Amino acid sequence: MEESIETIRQQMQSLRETIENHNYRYYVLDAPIIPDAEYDRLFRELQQLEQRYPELMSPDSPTQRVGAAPLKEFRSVVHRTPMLSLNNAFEDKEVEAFDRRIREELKIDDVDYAVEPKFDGLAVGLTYENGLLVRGATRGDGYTGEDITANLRTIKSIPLRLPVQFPPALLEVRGEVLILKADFERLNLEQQKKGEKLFANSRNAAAGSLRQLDSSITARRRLTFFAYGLGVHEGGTIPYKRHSEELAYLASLHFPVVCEYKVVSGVAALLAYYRQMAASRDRLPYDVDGVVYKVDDLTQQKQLGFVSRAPRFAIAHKFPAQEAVTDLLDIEVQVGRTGALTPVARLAPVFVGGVTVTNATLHNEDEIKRKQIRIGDKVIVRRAGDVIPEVVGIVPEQRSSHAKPFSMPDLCPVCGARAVRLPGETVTRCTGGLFCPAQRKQAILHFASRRAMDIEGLGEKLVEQLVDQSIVRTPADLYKLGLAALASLARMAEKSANNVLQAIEKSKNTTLARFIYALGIRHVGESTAKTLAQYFGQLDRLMVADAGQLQQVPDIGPVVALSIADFFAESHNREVIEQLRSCGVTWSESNEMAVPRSHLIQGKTFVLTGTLPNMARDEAKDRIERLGGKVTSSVSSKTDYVVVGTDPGSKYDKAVQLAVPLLDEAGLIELLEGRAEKCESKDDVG
Ligand SMILES: NC(=O)c1ccc[n+]([C@@H]2O[C@H](COP(=O)([O-])OP(=O)(O)OC[C@H]3O[C@@H](n4cnc5c(N)ncnc54)[C@H](O)[C@@H]3O)[C@@H](O)[C@H]2O)c1
Ligand SMILES: [Zn+2]
Repeated sequence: MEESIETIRQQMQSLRETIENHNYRYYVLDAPIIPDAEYDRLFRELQQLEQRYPELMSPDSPTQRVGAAPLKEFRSVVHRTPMLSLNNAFEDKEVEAFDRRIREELKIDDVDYAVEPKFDGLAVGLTYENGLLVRGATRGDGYTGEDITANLRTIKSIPLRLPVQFPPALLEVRGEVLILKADFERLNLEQQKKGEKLFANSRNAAAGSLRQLDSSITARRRLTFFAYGLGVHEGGTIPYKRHSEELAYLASLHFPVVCEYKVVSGVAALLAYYRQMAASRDRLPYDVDGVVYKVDDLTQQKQLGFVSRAPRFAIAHKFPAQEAVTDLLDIEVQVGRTGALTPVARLAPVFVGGVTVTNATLHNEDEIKRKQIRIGDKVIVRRAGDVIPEVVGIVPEQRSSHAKPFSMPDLCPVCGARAVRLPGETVTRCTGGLFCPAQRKQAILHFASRRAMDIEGLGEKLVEQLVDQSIVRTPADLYKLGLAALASLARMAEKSANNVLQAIEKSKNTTLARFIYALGIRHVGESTAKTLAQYFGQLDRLMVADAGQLQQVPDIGPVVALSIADFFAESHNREVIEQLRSCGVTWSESNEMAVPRSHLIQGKTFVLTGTLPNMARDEAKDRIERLGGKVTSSVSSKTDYVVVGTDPGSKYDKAVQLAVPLLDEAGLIELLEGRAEKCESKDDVG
């Protein structure tokens, strides 16, 4: 017995230290490392132990205190009346108990409650003397806060002077400073661009922005303020007897007050408000982590009073946590309909956002690197609203020595084709587009679509059935379909099955551009397909072109070139194309082939004179040089072209004199894009 009490004492001590450490990170550094739900769990565990073993209670326990002491860097402000915290309810029955206690204490049957959203920001007190804002402070430890007057003055929705002729001698307004969801997203984007630390959530972003020693930083962050109460009111008549009237009074003084508050009575109404707010939570412009119920009558509030760190007349009913901690058991790679490889976290089951979650997205390789995630880590999982659960980060303190780094596979885990990540893209993709089972439905639908092979009647439902029953695996299988198979499978009328077969038959006669587009090569849309068809004239030439040769094609940059080369490098894709041809898919080809862009420009000398209508001189120079041309400043007999804009100088006269060919902007663009002339196909391409 003796020993077990000792173990419990140690357990409580260790809990207190852990909680204090999290308090420090949350309240002082504005940078927590665990989700609120995890913190709340630890806090409750300690509270329960303290209730069971009151003899082990300690007056310096975090359960007896509010927040954390103010930072020395700020001047401190002593609050005239303390700024307390709120007790929490997580379950309906805790709300029922709250209401019961209040009715018993007040000895009445019906209590009016003001109900309002619980903002996830930080509390501040604003002191007005004779109507003038003289001081603004954080909550701090509830008794002493930090003087952040200069910072609070930068928040535009906070009145600097009360808009009334006879303001009270002293008024202390309490409310929450927060950052709207949209502003939070923007702030984190900017932080990311600047390579600075990202904020874990909007509360920390608001707190971190407000508790700056340099108020010009605060001024640059878009902070918002909502008033929800009064601390002190001296002088003049006091025009309210209820909390809800207090809110109306604050609004009349031009303080922002939420419109979502109301007055209700009875537990059922409290819970109904809770459900209604929970349902609209994702649509609100600010983050809320619950709702607050407050006894509306101020005399009754006084009668109920306070315990250690929170009032008795109010309670916060918290929403289900949207973040929780769990174990990352493994990382699996899934292949989507478009061939994108997505790393997915396999998790130890965890209750978050109202459901049990066992899988969460890790987005892509870069995100895993940025968040330093390893297999075996303790991870923070977030599930907000209907959004797919995601892993937002790790708990670095809890990394085990067995944690394994992850790397993206080189091959598609579904079909074994090469998986590549194009320059400038974050997503790794399977290159086996025509063959990969994961991409089948998408590939076949695209193949049959109107602007591709134009197979009428081959819609989503039919493709779904054909693929699910393994009748069609690749587009080539479409041309092997028989009437019996089609009619039986879809329970289709023979007539419509016949129509589909006819449409398939008809599609055999196509154009090279349509066929290229139908292959569904990433980055090859209809117009690129046309350009490729025109340029190469024959499919075989396109299929063997390497990325360098592809870049000679007008409008084709390095990324698109790589994507095309990767696609045709995949032998499974080539096999399917072969099958399609042997099934009778044909188009007319041309022996002509366009001149590679560089052949028109490479080694040629250009002189620019005058102003071109659209292209800046630097741009023209740059584009010529990228294709191997030279731009010089004076015209001689060695000059190949003089590009003439408006108000040309003496270079123009010289060109005319030496009979150097002249180009206008349009002519230059034709050269640059390789459209200037056609010649017989050369063997060096292909
Ligand atoms: N993740 C961590 O490491 C960590 C550490 C410490 C605290 N926390 C979080 O902070 C909470 C405790 O913080 P707390 O003591 O500030 O309590 P709290 O935030 O749960 O409740 C009190 C506060 O609610 C705010 N509030 C919002 N809307 C209000 C309204 N309409 N009326 C009145 N007050 C309103 C006020 O700022 C008030 O001070 C914990 O539950 C936990 O979620 C997290
Ligand atoms: Zn694949």
